[in-house]
Amino acid sequence: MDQPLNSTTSGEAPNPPASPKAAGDIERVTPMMAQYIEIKTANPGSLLFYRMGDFYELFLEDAEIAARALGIVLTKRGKHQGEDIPMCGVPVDRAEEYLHKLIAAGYRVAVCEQMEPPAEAKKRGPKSVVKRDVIRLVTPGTLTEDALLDARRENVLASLARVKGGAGEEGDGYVYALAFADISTGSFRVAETDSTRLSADLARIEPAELLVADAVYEDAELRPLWRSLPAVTPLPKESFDGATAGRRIAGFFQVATLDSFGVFSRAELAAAGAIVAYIERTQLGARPPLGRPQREASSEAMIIDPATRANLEILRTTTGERSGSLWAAVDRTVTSAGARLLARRLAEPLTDPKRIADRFDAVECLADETGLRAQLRDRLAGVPDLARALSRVALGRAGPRDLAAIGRGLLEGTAIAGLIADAPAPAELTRAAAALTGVDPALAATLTAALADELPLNRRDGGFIRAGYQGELDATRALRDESRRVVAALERRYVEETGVRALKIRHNAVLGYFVEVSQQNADRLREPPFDAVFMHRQTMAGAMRFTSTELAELEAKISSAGERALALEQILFDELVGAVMGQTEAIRACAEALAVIDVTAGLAKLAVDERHVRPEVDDGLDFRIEGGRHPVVEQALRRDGGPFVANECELSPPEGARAGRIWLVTGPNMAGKSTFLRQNALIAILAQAGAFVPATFARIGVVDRLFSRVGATDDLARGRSTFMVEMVETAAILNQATERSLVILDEIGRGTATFDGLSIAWASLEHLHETNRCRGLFATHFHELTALSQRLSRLVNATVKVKEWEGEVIFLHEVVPGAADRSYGIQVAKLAGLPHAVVERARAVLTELESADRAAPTQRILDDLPLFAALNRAPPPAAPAAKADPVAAAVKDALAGIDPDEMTPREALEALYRLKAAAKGG
Ligand SMILES: Nc1ncnc2c1ncn2[C@@H]1O[C@H](COP(=O)(O)OP(=O)(O)OP(=O)(O)O)[C@@H](O)[C@H]1O
Repeated sequence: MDQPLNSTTSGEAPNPPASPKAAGDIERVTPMMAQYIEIKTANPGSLLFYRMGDFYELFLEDAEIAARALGIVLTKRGKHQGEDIPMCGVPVDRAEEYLHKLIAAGYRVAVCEQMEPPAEAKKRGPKSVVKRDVIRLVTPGTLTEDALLDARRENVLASLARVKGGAGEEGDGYVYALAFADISTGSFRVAETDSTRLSADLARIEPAELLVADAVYEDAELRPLWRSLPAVTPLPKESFDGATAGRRIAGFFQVATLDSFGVFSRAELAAAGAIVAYIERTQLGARPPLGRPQREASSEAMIIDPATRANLEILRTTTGERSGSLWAAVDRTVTSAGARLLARRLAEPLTDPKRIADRFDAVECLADETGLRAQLRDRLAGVPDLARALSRVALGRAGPRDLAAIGRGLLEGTAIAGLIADAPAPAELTRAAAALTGVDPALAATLTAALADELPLNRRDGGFIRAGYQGELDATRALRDESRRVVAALERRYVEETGVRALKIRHNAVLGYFVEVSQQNADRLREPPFDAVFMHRQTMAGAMRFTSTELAELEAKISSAGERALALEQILFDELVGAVMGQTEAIRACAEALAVIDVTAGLAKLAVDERHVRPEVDDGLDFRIEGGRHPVVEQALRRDGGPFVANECELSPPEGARAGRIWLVTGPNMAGKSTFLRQNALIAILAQAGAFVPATFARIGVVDRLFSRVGATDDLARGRSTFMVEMVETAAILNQATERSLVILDEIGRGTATFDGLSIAWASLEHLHETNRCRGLFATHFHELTALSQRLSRLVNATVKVKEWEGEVIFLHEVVPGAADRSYGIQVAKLAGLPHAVVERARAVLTELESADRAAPTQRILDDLPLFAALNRAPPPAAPAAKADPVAAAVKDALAGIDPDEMTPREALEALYRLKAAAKGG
């Protein structure tokens, strides 16, 4: 009974192994099993990690699921209702590793701890069970442990609220809002959205877990969306109750009202309220250091739909790896927080030229200031992951190393602020430097003074407080470690005081510590004043044993010193945690500032190393790139020793026009069309993310939406063929692109019969030019389309140059004005290793085909079909001009009788011969 979270519905607990039995049954089971079942029942839908000594045990169906998912041995333990109880267990010290596997496999886990020492339970009677309780629900969106997280990726918990209202033309009559938080770092944001851009927003946020109300979860329209997410958790509608959300959020942040948080819409409140409620539920009272929810305007970020993100391989390649993505190619950060912030910036490029310019100023400063950059990066490299350490401290999951990390981070932060203060830095950097000094320096000093150099992983191990930090702890430890020395000192004192030189302090298991003297000397100890000090315990042959109050106290101290030292350390740990918690906000700000500086310094280094330039980004509609390169392909080629050929791209509105150009790029296979298309989209993303770009010059009027339809994929999960996916994506572009958008279309219409494809490409191009009026790049092998530039004023033909030499094709990768005459497909096929016979046969067929009048379709584009008529006026005129030409009519008739999908290759070839004959008028 596997239950990825996706299939969970709140109505039916999906994973109720050991579901509650009737009360009568519970009476017959062992007390421990009864406790297990009670706790299990209270936590439906989760696997229960039931703590027993050094193991977390799983029972019954949980055990079967976990054993399968984790590849661990399934055993048996006792009987339940006459049947063996399946059991498996994971050692506590390796629990994180197993949790990680289970969460990754789509399960959630309730962690149940022993709430008292077993000795305590025994006091209640021999049969009583240790008190246990669930202390945490582990779900994909609420992880905080380093072992469970990818250091360089955010781990986002998102919630989607939907409320009636919003009569948006394109929408579905609902207003949507997304709230999203990373518990492991404390970021918390909310934004309104609508049904048309919901999937783009989710793709941008990339939640590890999305919370939705039951009714929304069940909505058939939205179901396909859930399938694209790793985990969706439906919740009862009360979790999204707008009326109580405000109070809930205020309660979480311990404020009386939300007035100081800014104004939120009803949907935004509901979404944020659901996040808060879920955190409270899964963390069972512990409160992560979430920042106050920041409201985002919907126009703040460039909109990039999921298909475009995937096509452009922004954060990961189409196969899901980071390596090979834009992010990996431009990431020169030295901290994981920096890498996460860079990913966030690339995922949501800005649209406000002022904010973009602020980022450029900062990058430019550090690109110029080589020395400062090197010093900053040096310091940053030693900065630990402050935000994640802070989160664990707040949730009571921290170890001494987390506290030390905070201390070290704050110290480095101060040093970094000092470096920036000494330089003339632009606003973005001075703002960050100011945040770095917002934490009381005493905190870092205390942490450094309190924590030892070598630290254990867990606070329970003790030994993490530095010697000399606290007198009482030092003394206690001295007792523990130096008991011998302390005893020897007392022995020396007793010798001196009594004058009995043979007096010894000894130890045995029965008496503990005792004073021993010979029979001869015993009397001395039994006389005043010593009889008041020494008490007789035992007489031996030739020796007498005494004890003293002092020795008894010392004994007690020594035997409990170890425990006391540990207890004192726990108190000190809690004090340090308290001191950290007192400055949560300031520490979070410091962590963010460090990430900003890391990203800025990293981008500056990238700019210098890779010769990237500062683009001009403004409110205009220009898109002019000179010497543009593809950041990923360029780096890959360099590794292989090849040069990358830089190319220009000019989509700015022509003189006097109020909309940008579209370039129609034709050229042979393998010439570099896709690379060229993508590189310009990536340059737009980099520029608006605030990075310099791989070009010699770039001027970009902010792009509001970026669309890219590159390459073919099918979506079998949604029952869509490759061609269907292509058409769905093309439809989205034609419906949504604006004058500010940048549209990249690669080989639209190739997945169907040639003429169908050509017609679709042709009509799409017209629509983009006339209706969307966007800037665009349109690559095609339909060379006929190049004729359209004579009719469409802002359509420009460009081609990728190749040289032909002794029948071979040499790729120059140079994009130049003009149109390609052919695709060199056969040469490329030959390069790819198609059998010689096939290549030769293809050549022969091609020669035949090309002897037909290739101008015919082009001519039709120019002469026969009235351009745009179909756009503005339907139905089309009754008698198209083409009817006048009997040859064209014959061809058309012959074509009408052809169904390419139903033909064998041979029939297709014969049909082509017939067509050719018809075209010749025969
Ligand atoms: N500007 C360039 N400089 C150097 N090499 C390039 C350049 N552009 C592309 N290449 C190389 O050419 C290969 C093919 O490029 P690309 O996939 O863009 O061609 P294409 O024209 O889109 O091909 P097809 O029409 O077959 O899809 C790339 O993998 C890359 O190695």
